[in-house]
Amino acid sequence: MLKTSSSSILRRQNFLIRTLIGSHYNNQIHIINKPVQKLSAQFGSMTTTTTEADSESILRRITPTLDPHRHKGQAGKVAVIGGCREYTGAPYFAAISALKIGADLSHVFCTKDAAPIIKSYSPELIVHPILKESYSVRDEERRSILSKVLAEVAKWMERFDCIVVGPGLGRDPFLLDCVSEIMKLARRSNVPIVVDGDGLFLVTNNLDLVSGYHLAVLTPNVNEYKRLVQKVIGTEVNDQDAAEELLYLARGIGGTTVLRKGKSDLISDGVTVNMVSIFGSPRRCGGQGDILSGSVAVFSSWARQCISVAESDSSTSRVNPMVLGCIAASALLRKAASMAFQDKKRATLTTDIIEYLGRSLEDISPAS
Ligand SMILES: NC(=O)C1=CN([C@@H]2O[C@H](COP(=O)(O)OP(=O)(O)OC[C@H]3O[C@@H](n4cnc5c(N)ncnc54)[C@H](OP(=O)(O)O)[C@@H]3O)[C@@H](O)[C@H]2O)[C@@H](O)CC1
Ligand SMILES: Nc1ncnc2c1ncn2[C@@H]1O[C@H](COP(=O)(O)OP(=O)(O)OP(=O)(O)O)[C@@H](O)[C@H]1O
Ligand SMILES: [Mg+2]
Repeated sequence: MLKTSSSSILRRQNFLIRTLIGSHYNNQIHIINKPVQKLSAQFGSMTTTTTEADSESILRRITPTLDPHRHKGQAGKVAVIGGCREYTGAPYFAAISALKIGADLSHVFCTKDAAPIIKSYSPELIVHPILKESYSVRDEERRSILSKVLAEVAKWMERFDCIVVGPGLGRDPFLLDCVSEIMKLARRSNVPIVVDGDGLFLVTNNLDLVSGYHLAVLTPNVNEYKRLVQKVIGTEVNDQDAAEELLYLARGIGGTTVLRKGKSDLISDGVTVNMVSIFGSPRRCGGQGDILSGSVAVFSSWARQCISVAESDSSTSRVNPMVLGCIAASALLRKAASMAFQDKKRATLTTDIIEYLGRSLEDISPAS
């Protein structure tokens, strides 16, 4: 809950957001006005509008001021569900990025093997070694282990502002069964879910996990997007009509927000399509998507906080905080990647980009 003492600041931020979103929506530019043959034949025709988001303004307005009256936790508590024998970097990148942007607490729920490694990367992260892969579970133990995993996560779930499912999760069937139950629990608890990496593999094969859930965001890369389009729309990806295709995809999943990563990031919740194409980095080192998923978790939580202060005001009801969170996260990552590249050139790595998250945010929304 937000403290009364900080609500005047939040009301002011909310006013600014309403002003911004008003102009943001009024300035939509029609870039697509002819429906794709195949999609329109299947789903009916529609005119798609897309906007280059005023991402820095959105970012500035949803980032909370550093108010001395706020207590630990109010700037965000997030959890990453991911980390297995193969991948320990991805959950670390997502969880540490959330902290570097400004969240107060960042948890990681991972397998027993991955936990000591992730802890050794950073003492800031709260690491729960509770997940298990099939190789370490006997058939007769499955049911009891699944209940134990769920009970452990349930102790924490309602405290989280957002969970990120998938960075470095792997694709072990038993582990994915446990994660499906964790996602159902999050949904029952109204906790937002950002789905990335192997979480998208899980969701693409079980769309009901997110379908119609307005607090979910999917962040597919090229491959993950291709699989989603094939599953939901039943076509191959058509880059000529990218905005319209994304709109159909988001509608096909019942209004879940989708952030399609690429040269430009495209974001849709089935109502609008926004684009973030500010210059980033030409380096395509692995892990940048993981930074993005942790960032979306923080910024969408902040956007929800701002909007909830004046939720009785009907003019805010059409503003989707998950979309705002995606726009802000995409802009910040791109700016940080650009700064890191200026410094490190070909040697730029994901850890370098993470080091620039703070300076990148400071340039847009100074701490004081
Ligand atoms: N340090 C860590 O721990 C990291 C761990 N990570 C974790 O790894 C897990 C799997 O995620 P992912 O991204 O590797 O899986 P996916 O998207 O299936 O790609 C697989 C293959 O597809 C190809 N390919 C890629 N891009 C392409 C393109 N544009 N166009 C065409 N092809 C393209 C390329 O294949 P190649 O070029 O080798 O043939 C690529 O190798 C997931 O849990 C994630 O979180 C990562 O976050 C990174 C940092
Ligand atoms: N061709 C590109 N040019 C500029 N930026 C890009 C390009 N492709 C991706 N990006 C940016 O890099 C970020 C990560 O996208 P990417 O497609 O690398 O995700 P990913 O494959 O999931 O990454 P990860 O290695 O973490 O799994 C996105 O925010 C996107 O804006
Ligand atoms: Mg990825």
